[in-house]
This record gives sequence, structure tokens and C-alpha cells, in this order.
Amino acid sequence: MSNIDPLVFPSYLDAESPAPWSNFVSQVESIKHHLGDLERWVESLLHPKRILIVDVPIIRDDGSVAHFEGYRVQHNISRGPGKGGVRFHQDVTLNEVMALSGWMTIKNAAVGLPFGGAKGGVRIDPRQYSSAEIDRVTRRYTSEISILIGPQKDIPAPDVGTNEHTMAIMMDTFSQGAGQTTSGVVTGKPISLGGSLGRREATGRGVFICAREAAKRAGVSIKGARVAIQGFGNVGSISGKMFADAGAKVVAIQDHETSIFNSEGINIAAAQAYCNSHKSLAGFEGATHISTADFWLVESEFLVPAALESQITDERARNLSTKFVVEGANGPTIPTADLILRDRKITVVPDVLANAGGVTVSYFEWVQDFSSFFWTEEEINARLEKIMVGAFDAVYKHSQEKQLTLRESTFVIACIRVLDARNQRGIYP
Ligand SMILES: NC(=O)C1=CN([C@@H]2O[C@H](COP(=O)(O)OP(=O)(O)OC[C@H]3O[C@@H](n4cnc5c(N)ncnc54)[C@H](OP(=O)(O)O)[C@@H]3O)[C@@H](O)[C@H]2O)C=CC1
Ligand SMILES: O=C(O)CCC(=O)C(=O)O
Repeated sequence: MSNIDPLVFPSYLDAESPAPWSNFVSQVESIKHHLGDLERWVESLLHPKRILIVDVPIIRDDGSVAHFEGYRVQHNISRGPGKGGVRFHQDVTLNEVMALSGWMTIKNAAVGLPFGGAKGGVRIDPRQYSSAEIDRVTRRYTSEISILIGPQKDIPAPDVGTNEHTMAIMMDTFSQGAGQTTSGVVTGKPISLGGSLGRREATGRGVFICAREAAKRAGVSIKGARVAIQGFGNVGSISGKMFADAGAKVVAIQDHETSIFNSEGINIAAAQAYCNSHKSLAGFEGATHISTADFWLVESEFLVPAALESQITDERARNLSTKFVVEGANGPTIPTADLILRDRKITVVPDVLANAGGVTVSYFEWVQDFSSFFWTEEEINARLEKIMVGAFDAVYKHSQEKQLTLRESTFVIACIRVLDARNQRGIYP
């Protein structure tokens, strides 16, 4: 269980498979001596505030009954309501949702949003069910977690396997229970239901902004730079488009079925169109298909992991041929691999900073819903740019001053904000 204190590791998790929660704990543990007097509060971050496990039964299209396990974890609510996405994926576990909720706490504080951290998930492979069945799962899951969520309590949003439509169904289900339209209960909604312009693109846009800022400080040009992207969903495809629009060449992409390579640069619009109609890049003709192992050896200036956790292992970290790892996914680099990348002088722009664009525009959506006054896409993108550049700059300066990695500095800055709020609030009543 790496360096984790067994007394701190929750009794309800399997100690034999402690990751990714143990990865989050290691990240907090590694910086706690930088927290000054606030270190006495650090255990607040090592125990989620609230965990709800729900049974989600549905009647299937053929009349049979199916049950799914669902979760909502509020990791910390010292700075405001819980905030974080909902994942529908066959491998979702409580351990994973806990880690994702912890990273939300750090992320929201790192970019200065008035939110705590939360995350949810349902252990289901959405590809195996009809859209009507998925809607039933969404409705039942929402009604089961409705005791925890609400515009001032905890605000879900999309993540892997969920989208604007999922959010519309969640909003409708919660509103039925509340007896009034409650648009602020979720973000990432369709525009016609109070969604925000720019939310769909926001995470990929934030990833690109962070990559650009990191490159600027290292004297590396985006124009002509080679980019490799793992994951071609919302985050991977939009960040790929933004890199390509800025003159970079996306030379490699991996989704869960295939890996593709083109040294001249993959046509992102064509790849997106192909993926929309075939649900995968398998069979795409605008590139050579390579093995999964070879994807991790592709030479690039930027590697953007934008799929799932724990993809950059020690072995992959030892062999990567890139200058910057810009984490679009949550938790893609395991802590030991992080140390290898540090020693190899590969700059890692951490998830809790790099992918914060999505939740930042979710915050804008929440604010717009409260005031029923909607901003233009230009206003949203300009505000997003300001927040992302400001947060990156603060982290970068801190890391230079204290000789820390960007991940360590992001955690220090964020943990101080969270624990200061905890300290100011006191523990009683
Ligand atoms: N959406 C958002 O706003 C935010 C998302 N994130 C994080 O970004 C990551 C991606 O999320 P998002 O883009 O929304 O999810 P999507 O569901 O839209 O896309 C996920 C992508 O990852 C691919 N993938 C899944 N498993 C693997 C694998 N083992 N190897 C290679 N590729 C794989 C999928 O391929 P296939 O389609 O073939 O299954 C798909 O292309 C997650 O870690 C998420 O938590 C972080 C912040 C905000
Ligand atoms: O938009 C949001 O509220 C949360 C997005 C999310 O789940 C994430 O940043 O990982």
C-alpha cells in the first residue's frame, strides 16, 4: 500500500487494491509538510466527508430487472457545495469515486472556485444498454442521490460515459421531486435548459491553455509541435482540435479499441466525424494503426492523457519520449511514475490544474442559472482564459520559488485554501 498509514486507510476499502484512492492520499501526504500550521487539519482531506452507496434497479426493455451499484461521494465541502461529475462505466468502484472526489476538492480550490469536491458514478457499461434503459438508470440514480444533491449542496456534471442528455434527465428528475424547475442542480446541461455556451469545449480548451502556458515558459513553440493524445472523447478530441488550430500536429491518438499514427498530423475533423459515426477510431483510414505499446513510444512535444486513471505507469514513464505531459484525464499518472517523469525532466501539468476548465465553466453555468442572465460565448471563453492563465501562473511561480513540481505546488496552494477554510470555520458545533 505504498507509504500510506494503514490507520488512515478506510476500513471499507479493499487494502489489497488501494489505488486510485491511495494515489490521491500519497499526493496529499507528499506535500503536507508545506502546509505550516494547517498541517494539523490535513486528515480532513484523507477522509471523505460523506459517502452514499445506492442500489439502482431498473426494468429492462425485455421486462427483466437489472440492478446497478451507484455512488455519490462528497469529499470536502469546507469551501462551498460539493461539485464534480458523474461517471457511467463498467469499472467504476467506490475507491475510484473517492479518489475522483478528492481531486475535485483540490481542483476547485486550485482555480479558486467557491466549491468543495464531489463525484458520482454508476457501475454500468452504457454500450450494453438501450438509451431508454440508460435514461431509467439515470432517473433512478438521481432520485436515490437526491438526498445529497441540490444547487446549494452538491452539483453533478458530466464525466466519462455521461453527457448533456444525462444532465437533462438528472435535472428533470430532481425538479419533479422538488416541485419546481431546478436548473442549478446540475451543470453541463443542454443550452435550452440553462446550460452554458462553451461548457462542452471547456475542458479541452483549458488543457490547451495550460499546455500553451507551460510551453511559453519553456521557450517551446506550439506551432509545428507534435502531440499524442490518449482518449478521443470530449476532452481528447477538443484539446486535439485546439492544438491543431494553433498549428500543432496531432501525430497519434489512442481510444479503447485502437491507436493511430500519422507523422504529418491527423486530420482531427475527419477523425471526429469518423468516430461519431463508428463509435471508435478502429478502421479510420487517415493514419497508420499501431499497437498500444507503440503509442506510448511515439515521439512528441506534448502527451495528453485524456482517458482513465493510472495509464502512465513506471514502465511507460521510463520510456516516454515527450517534453510535456498535460493531464486531461483525472489521475492518469501513478505517483511512482510521477517521480520518474520529474527525474527525467518531463514537465507534468497536473490534472487538478490542466483539466479544470470544465468545472470552471460549470461554475459559470451555475452562476448564470441563479441570475437567469446568460453570457455570450466570447465572454465565457475570456473569463475561462483569465482564470486558467491566472491559476497556471500562480502555480508556476510557486513551483519555481519552492523548487516543487507543478503538481506539488498545485496541491500546496489548493490544500492551504481548503484547510484555511476548515480552520476558519472551526470544528464545532
Ligand atoms: N468531460 C469533462 O468535462 C471532464 C473530463 N475529465 C476527465 O477526462 C477524462 C476523459 O473524459 P471525457 O473525455 O469526458 O470522457 P469520454 O467518455 O467523452 O471519452 C473517454 C475517451 O477515453 C477513451 N478510453 C477509455 N478507456 C480507454 C483505454 N483504456 N485506453 C484508451 N482510451 C480509452 C474512450 O474510448 P472509447 O470511446 O473507444 O471507449 C474515449 O475516447 C476522464 O478522466 C475524465 O474524468 C476531467 C475534467 C472534466
Ligand atoms: O463540471 C464539473 O462540475 C465537474 C467536471 C469533472 O467531473 C471534473 O473536472 O473531473
